[in-house]
Amino acid sequence: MKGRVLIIAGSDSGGGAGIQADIKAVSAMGAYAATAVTAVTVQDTTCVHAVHDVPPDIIRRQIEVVLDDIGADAIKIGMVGSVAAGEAILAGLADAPGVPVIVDPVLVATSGDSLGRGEVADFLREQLIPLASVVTPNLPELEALSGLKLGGDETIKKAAKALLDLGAQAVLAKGGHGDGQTLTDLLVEADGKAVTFENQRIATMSTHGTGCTLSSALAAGIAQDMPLSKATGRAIAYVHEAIASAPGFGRGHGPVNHLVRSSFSD
Ligand SMILES: Nc1ncnc2c1ncn2[C@@H]1O[C@H](COP(=O)(O)OP(=O)(O)OP(=O)(O)O)[C@@H](O)[C@H]1O
Ligand SMILES: Cc1ncc(CO)c(N)n1
Repeated sequence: MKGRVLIIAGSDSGGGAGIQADIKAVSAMGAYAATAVTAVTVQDTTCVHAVHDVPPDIIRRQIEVVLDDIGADAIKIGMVGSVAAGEAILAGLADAPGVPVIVDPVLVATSGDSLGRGEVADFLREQLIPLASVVTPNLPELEALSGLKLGGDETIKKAAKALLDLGAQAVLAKGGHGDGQTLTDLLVEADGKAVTFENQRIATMSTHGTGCTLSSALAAGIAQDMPLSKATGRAIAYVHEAIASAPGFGRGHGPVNHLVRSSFSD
């Protein structure tokens, strides 16, 4: 096992997204997963039924004790949930100077339900994205965070650049919500480097938690000292295979197969 990832995110009772997806993805990459739970969602493949926020001091203390005892080679942030939770996370990050932070700016679940109110988007933009080594928005999140209307490759690049201008070192704009048969994920770095990753769209309902899975697999690669584009390529290939072999559970957007193949962890 190589690489320690501290995951700061919400729990998904359905097991396909959130902390549960994060732990499975990090483990599938051969890294170690520790967690700080920000919220407990009552969720299945159809919708988010309820959200229970974890008290901010408990979020802060989970981060503190994990960093103090186990340590972390990368920190992945998923569902923040509230500004108070965001402030607890920010305080916790002060204990981990120099540790790469991967921010998945979770605002809406695959089912369309909100996982962060408007002020959470402002908090992400103003406080967490500036600290990020990589931000991994989907297209609606990129639009909300950049304030730019997206309408094609050039506007996606421009919006990604707007997040770099906030201070993020890299942006991975995920293309799952795009049109067409080919899905394009775009990685842009602050030094101007840009790489695109293209995949055929799989005709499936099993895309619950694909974003969480991708950002956690990416965080694992970064924790394992992989170069950013290599870690991104492995994470995207992993998610693609995990979607392709999804078990088809649930009545809505079903989970992917996180344990699709053991060689990802080699
Ligand atoms: N139907 C699909 N076929 C193949 N790849 C897909 C499909 N849907 C999403 N992906 C891939 O999954 C990854 C996650 O992208 P997506 O834009 O769906 O994230 P997301 O909206 O944050 O996910 P979620 O909110 O469901 O967790 C990307 O690499 C994307 O290209
Ligand atoms: C707890 C949680 N975090 C993130 C997502 C985004 O997929 C979700 N559905 N649930």
